[in-house]
Amino acid sequence: MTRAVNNESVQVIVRCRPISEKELDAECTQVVNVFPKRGVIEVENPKAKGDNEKNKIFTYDGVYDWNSTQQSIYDETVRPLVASVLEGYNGCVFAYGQTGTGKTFTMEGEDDDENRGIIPRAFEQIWSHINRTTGVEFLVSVRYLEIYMEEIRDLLKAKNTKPLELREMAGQGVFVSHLHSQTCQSSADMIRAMKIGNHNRTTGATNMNEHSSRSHAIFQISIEMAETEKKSVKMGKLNLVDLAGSERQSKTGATGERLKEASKINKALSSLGNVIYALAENSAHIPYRDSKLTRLLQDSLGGNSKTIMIANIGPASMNYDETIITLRYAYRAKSIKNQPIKNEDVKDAKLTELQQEIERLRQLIMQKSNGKFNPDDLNGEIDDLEAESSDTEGEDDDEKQKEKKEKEKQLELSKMEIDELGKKLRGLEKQMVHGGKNIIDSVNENEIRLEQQRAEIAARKKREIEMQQQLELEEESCLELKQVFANLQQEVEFKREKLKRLHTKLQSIRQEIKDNHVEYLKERQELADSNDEAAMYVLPPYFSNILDITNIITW
Ligand SMILES: Nc1ncnc2c1ncn2[C@@H]1O[C@H](COP(=O)(O)OP(=O)(O)OP(=O)(O)O)[C@@H](O)[C@H]1O
Repeated sequence: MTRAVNNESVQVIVRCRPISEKELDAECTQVVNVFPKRGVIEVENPKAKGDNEKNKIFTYDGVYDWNSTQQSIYDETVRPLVASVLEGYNGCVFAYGQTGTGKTFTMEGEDDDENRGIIPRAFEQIWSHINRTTGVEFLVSVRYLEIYMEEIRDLLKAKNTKPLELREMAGQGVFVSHLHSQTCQSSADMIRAMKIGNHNRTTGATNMNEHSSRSHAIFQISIEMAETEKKSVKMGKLNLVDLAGSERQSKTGATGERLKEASKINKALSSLGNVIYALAENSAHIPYRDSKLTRLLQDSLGGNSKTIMIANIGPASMNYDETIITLRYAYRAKSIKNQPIKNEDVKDAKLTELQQEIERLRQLIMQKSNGKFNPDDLNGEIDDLEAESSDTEGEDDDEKQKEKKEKEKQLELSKMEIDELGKKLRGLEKQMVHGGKNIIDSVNENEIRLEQQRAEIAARKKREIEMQQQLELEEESCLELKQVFANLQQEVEFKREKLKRLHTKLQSIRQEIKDNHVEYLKERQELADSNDEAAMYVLPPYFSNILDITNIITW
């Protein structure tokens, strides 16, 4: 593995879906405003009493409104990450948000070309790269799992009903043992695997979403790459995560099984929140071990990975509280720092094992074809015996016939053995993909140029947002420096205005803390209602911290 360590923040993107028919029928108003050029989301509080309760403003690496396309989100956020995975980095994209806000729409999307989501678009990018990269051998495999009611299930082998276990090994991190790994030779193979897994995933109808995902799903892609000239193998791993939606029992009206599911979903998401909080606060202890979800995402949050969090929200007034919770979560995740390292010179690469086994089989076939029992020699010997037998009679002839039969048997066995080895060899060779299947013609060249242009536009857009945010930050301090006061009265006036602005800011921070506290009480009540004793008595560090702050500040 290479050693150049880079600290890199988790990239946080917010996407707001269109208002739904149901929300319009319920006469909800639209309370979310999206400012893509500034990376800003503004949410109006429909129940606001005073000014400091009114609008909440959050800033992110990118924001997308209801008109945004699947293509723009992919090109501007995910495409550069997948390109890094193809260079040997680990990458992770995870969609987080309230139930029914578009996580599955964003990750999987729909079948038509325009609405395909991140996962199938990533397949396409990976295979178009492989098909135009000459001189490299690839071994590509996928795994697909879900965490349902805190149990891990294999979505590609649904008949294996036994829950799978998590293991941890030095150098390999946390992984799921006995999870089926399927090698792929094309984008179509990956689509097939995704569809099989989606079919096996646990879904159900809730008040909030007719096709609600009731589990956290992780689609894992591993790409091993070996340049023909070099002996070393690089490996990129991509985790594509569609989390189950957070939800309020009071809103979903869940009872029975649905309630039990909801309580497990909320508990795992609460552990995720605690991990994000601890990382953002640089805590000494990060509670990864509190849930299977956080253990599996350990590398993606605070570890060796380039990570994008997509926070999905809805625009309607009825979901104001949930929207704010998601935005706070997402805001906190921005300060998580990862240390992505290129996985080069991978020691236990499957590709190396495969190449060695292929070479061994080739040698074996060659030996068998040229050795004592080689089919050509045996054929010749049989022909000689045939000729000799026609010249002899009696016992001699019987002897020749016996010998001939023996040789025929050996010939058959030898052919069978070589056939068998050949079949095995072809099976192994098929698992590997030789890059550069597509000749670089004008169509391909255009495609490459188009991709480069998209990448440049995306990078420019990102830079513009960053610059705009920097500008807004600096504006306030510069204003004071630039100001020339004609007299003392003017200076006093200016400073009074500034004090007023700071006071409003302070009020809104106090309000934020108060809201967090109310939120905590609500959530605790819901956990208590769902009879989850463990969750009821263990106070998450995030909330206990809020209580501390609440006690310090006098209202
Ligand atoms: N950006 C969007 N544009 C158009 N329709 C959308 C968009 N986002 C979501 N939808 C629609 O909203 C509905 C709910 O979306 P989806 O099932 O993806 O939500 P979810 O967050 O995955 O929910 P859950 O957590 O319950 O699984 C779907 O009918 C989906 O097609």
